[in-house]
Amino acid sequence: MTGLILNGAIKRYGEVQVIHGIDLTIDHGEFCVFVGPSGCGKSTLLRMIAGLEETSDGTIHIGARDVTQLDPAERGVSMVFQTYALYPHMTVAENMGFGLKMNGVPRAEIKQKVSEAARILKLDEYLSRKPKALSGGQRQRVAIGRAIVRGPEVFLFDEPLSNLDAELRVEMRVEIARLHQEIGATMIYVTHDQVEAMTLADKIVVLRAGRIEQVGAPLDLYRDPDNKFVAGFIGSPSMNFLDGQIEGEGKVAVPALSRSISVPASLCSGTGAVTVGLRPEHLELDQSGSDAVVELTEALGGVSYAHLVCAGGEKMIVEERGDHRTRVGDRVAVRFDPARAMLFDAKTEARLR
Ligand SMILES: Nc1ncnc2c1ncn2[C@@H]1O[C@H](COP(=O)(O)OP(=O)(O)OP(=O)(O)O)[C@@H](O)[C@H]1O
Repeated sequence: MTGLILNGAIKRYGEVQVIHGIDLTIDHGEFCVFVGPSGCGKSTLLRMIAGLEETSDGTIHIGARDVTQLDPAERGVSMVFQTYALYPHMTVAENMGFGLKMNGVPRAEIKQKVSEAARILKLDEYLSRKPKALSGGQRQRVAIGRAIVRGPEVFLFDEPLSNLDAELRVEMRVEIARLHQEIGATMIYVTHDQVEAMTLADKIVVLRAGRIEQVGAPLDLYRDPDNKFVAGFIGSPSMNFLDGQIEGEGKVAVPALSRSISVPASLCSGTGAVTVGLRPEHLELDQSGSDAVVELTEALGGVSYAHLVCAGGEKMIVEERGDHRTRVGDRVAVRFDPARAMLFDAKTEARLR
């Protein structure tokens, strides 16, 4: 069994601490995705697991082994980078087998491993080509093949698709999902891309400023975020947030929409400030109202996004069907089922449950 356990993992660069004691368990065979805003420490954490960055404190176990002090080559991991870093003068087969050759693996065994990886990645017919004669997606496949031939217990991916164009990204995302199904190894994947995170992950780890905000299955994080940060980070376009005032048990005034909403009595009582979270896909527009003015529309075909400005200047995004009739300048009412609203403590940002 080759899951991972991080225990109090800390990273310091001199005086500056960037990873603040991460406790995390990743199960054997799990596809785990690290997400979070730029600079939150996703790559650093991945590189600590790879052994490319020293862990300043805490431990990292891969399977039963404490690998915290081990060199990258001794950890049983293979990393795939954003830049494929292929050798231009070598063929696909030579690129894929190079690491094994350096380790003195017999030629016949290299050949067998390379052809098995080429089969999995559908690279069979390209084995004698040089990288310059390959598309971006094919090059990234070679880079993944180079990781596969080493037979690692854990695959680490650092934004592997971010250099590819939109169409290839989709293709490669499906390939990576298929690869995970076929070889069943533990995979840890860093990305900025919501769709990659939501579709590939068994488990998403949301990071913020070197700390874990929440860990969970993609849809659990979407449906049941612990706090405003996770609610705003998971889901695209982001959740709308409006100021609210508790007006006694189960009642919240939402000044931006000039109305009060009823929520389960257990969520709030007394008085106090809250943040009301509304997902764009849970809102509807009604042309006969004056909650807000449409300042921009984005038509994507199947769906459209209407960007609104409320009377007090608050901004909102509403998802509509592609065949909507909303136009810039329309005065609209925003309708929603209050049961869909999420409430967050205005100060601590914790979800009120
Ligand atoms: N060698 C270093 N010395 C000092 N600080 C560093 C060093 N490397 C990274 N950092 C800092 O550590 C933090 C985490 O960086 P990291 O690259 O892991 O973030 P990230 O979440 O992967 O960001 P991005 O999504 O932009 O790639 C950042 O604040 C960064 O400035």
